[in-house]
Amino acid sequence: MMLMATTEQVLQHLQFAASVTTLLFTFSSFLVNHGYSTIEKTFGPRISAVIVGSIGCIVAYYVTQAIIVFQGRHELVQIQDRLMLLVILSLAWSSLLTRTHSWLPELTGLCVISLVSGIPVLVLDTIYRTRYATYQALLVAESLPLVHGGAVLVYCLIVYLRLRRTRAKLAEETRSSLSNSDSSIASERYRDHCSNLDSESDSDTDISDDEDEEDLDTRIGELRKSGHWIDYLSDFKVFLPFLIPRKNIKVQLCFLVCVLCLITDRVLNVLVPTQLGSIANKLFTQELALSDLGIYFALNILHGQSGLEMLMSLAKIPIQQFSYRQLTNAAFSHVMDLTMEFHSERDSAEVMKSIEQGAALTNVLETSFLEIAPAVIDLFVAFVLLYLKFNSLAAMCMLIATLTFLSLEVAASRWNIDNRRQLTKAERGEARVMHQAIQGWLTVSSFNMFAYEKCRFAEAVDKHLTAKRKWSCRDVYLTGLMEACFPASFVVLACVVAHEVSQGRASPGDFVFLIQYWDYLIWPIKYLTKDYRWLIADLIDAERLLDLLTTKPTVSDKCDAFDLGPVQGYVEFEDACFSYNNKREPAVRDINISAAPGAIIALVGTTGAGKSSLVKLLLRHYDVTSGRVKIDGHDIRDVTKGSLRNSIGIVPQNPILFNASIMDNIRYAKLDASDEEVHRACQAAAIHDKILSFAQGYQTKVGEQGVKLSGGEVQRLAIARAIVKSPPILILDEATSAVDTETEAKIQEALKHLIKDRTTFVIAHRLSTVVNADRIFVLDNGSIAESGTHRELLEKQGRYYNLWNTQLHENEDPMMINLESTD
Ligand SMILES: Nc1ncnc2c1ncn2[C@@H]1O[C@H](COP(=O)(O)OP(=O)(O)OP(=O)(O)O)[C@@H](O)[C@H]1O
Repeated sequence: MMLMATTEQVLQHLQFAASVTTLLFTFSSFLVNHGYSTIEKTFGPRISAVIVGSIGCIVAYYVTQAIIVFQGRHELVQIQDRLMLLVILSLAWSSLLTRTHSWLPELTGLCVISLVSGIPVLVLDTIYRTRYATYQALLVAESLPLVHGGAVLVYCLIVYLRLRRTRAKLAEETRSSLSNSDSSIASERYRDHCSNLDSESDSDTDISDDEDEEDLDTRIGELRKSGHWIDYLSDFKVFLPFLIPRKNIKVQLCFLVCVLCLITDRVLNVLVPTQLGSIANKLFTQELALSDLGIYFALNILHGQSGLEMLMSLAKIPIQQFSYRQLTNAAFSHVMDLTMEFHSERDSAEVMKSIEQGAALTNVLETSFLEIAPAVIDLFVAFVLLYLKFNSLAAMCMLIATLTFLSLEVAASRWNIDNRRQLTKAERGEARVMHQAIQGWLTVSSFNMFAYEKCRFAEAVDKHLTAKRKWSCRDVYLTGLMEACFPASFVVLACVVAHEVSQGRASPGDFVFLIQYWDYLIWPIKYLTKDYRWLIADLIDAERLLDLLTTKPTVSDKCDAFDLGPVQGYVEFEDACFSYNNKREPAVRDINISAAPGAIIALVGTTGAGKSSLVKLLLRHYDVTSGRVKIDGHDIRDVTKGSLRNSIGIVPQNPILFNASIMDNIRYAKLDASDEEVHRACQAAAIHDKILSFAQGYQTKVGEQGVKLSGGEVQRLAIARAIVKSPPILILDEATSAVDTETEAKIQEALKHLIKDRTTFVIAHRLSTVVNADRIFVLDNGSIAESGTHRELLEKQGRYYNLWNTQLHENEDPMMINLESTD
């Protein structure tokens, strides 16, 4: 008899463990496959009729077994766990029938679980149940799924082996075809995935229309389309160093405080309802439990907003600030380090908005460690507690309810993902329109396009609000759906416990305990479902920031790059070629220029000839596609970008000033320059007197991009900046194009001092400004058409001669003066 009781218990535990394992396994495979289906559609084996038939049979065996067990319930004591396992197994196997792809791992897993749980049950039943009337039928029903499951398992292993061979062969073929043609197979597959997904998409939002093409060429965009969520998530690990406080003791301490609060909170979650249960039990025996009430009150205070929660909220502040600081600083530095190629292609407002939206990730650490992890622990504790206090059915009800909520949430959230993506995209669009209009206010005003811009902005706001409405509505529906499910699960659980009380296996206090405990239990479930939704929203918001952070600068320092050190000023272009991107014609072709220290090199030619591009190569805004650029004999790709740019000063075509004082703008070139230095530079640039005539002198604010100054004044400030920097190599890109002839004469005088002993590259349309150059290079369509001194080029009577004559006739007087002076 004793032996029978022990066997019965072993069987019960075994069946309960198998039920839990089956549930968790089915849930995990649902989670994994939720994102994988489209990938496997192309590469995985299709489910065959034999497998469908086998699964159907196995389900039928389990159902039959359940019926036999139910009918023999009077002979077989404690059938609850057995029935529960049979129902769960038949549901898990049935769920396989809904699958057409990626069924192999799940099928194998279920076979293993069925065999591992079924064989001991069969053995124990064979030994100990021989006296039952239903014995024969039960044994047959128990052995059939095992035999069938074993056969299916062998079949699965064969399919695995075959699949591995096919994949290896496919990989080999792909490798060889990739070496012949440029990844056409891969792109075809990718198109396949996209079209598969497109056809499956159930979203009512149209994301393909104006979903930027740029999305497609980023990895995150690709993953987003394919639904390969494990790879998608793994890309976000670049953020981990910014979110985890490895070296910050203060934040680590705050984290520790939060963890301690969470542990205490978990204990209180059980203590408070237990205390209430014991008060109820005492009241049922008509005992006045005043001291118990006092303890209950104290525990409640500690548990609530004025106790642990307040402490935790305080400790969370430094954690959130740490993540924000790390993330935004890293994003800003990364964007600043990106090259001109990136900045000339991206809209600055969008980049700024992306960084702002990406800050949502600062919640991830808090959400995953301080909310999701404790919620999982809570649920585990609740599961064990319900099992020990009531029975396996109550624990199982809770587990099923939790997994159902989570599955519902995962499936339903997918329904709203595209809307969230649309929302973040619309927010960026709104920021872009606003930024463009405000920044280009002068243009808007000159063309009187206020009505147009207002309309454009209103449209962007409407688009944003429409996207927000769609997302918010679905979010509200999802919350409503979840909230409706919670009372339903409570009713089931309450029925189970009420039944236990009615059977005398639990006290009425236990029922009160459940009511109070449910309040604590429901929060982790709610947190898990809500946090999942917010986590997804945060990740979507951060997608564009991830794109930014994973964009590699096209021009970067080599790992063994060295500082240029003091520069003499030798500059050489050796067979330098460059094109902006592969689709374009080369902007620079086979350029050979050699400049000795102190030499003046003039670059002239028609507009678009490639003069500025050549200068960008010298500054390493871009790298040459072939050939090289050298300074003092060093290839500039071997030195650090910082030291290279420190040795070069530039007066650009369109200088940009910051909205700060004149003094600060000039000092930008050398932060420690004294007032005297700045004044001297401004005198040399013929702007000092003008500045003094302003009411606030050097403290005058110049407005955004220097709008409060004339074009000539801005240019002279840019020259003053270059003088303050005093670099060994100087670039003057149309430095005097915006000044009148009188000022130009003054500036030319200033420039004479500036360029003394410096290697200078002068870009000029007005040839009169370069007649004294040591060598003039005439560029045409990216290559050097002719070169020489002014006199040599005139004698050649080529392109330069023609340009000179054209300009001479356009504006005879000043040209004549210059020509004469040089002659
Ligand atoms: N960021 C860019 N991306 C793509 N193409 C560019 C870019 N910048 C310039 N180009 C192209 O490269 C060519 C050379 O331009 P570049 O600015 O070097 O000419 P330039 O001789 O300095 O002209 P200008 O005298 O008018 O300033 C032009 O055809 C131009 O359209």
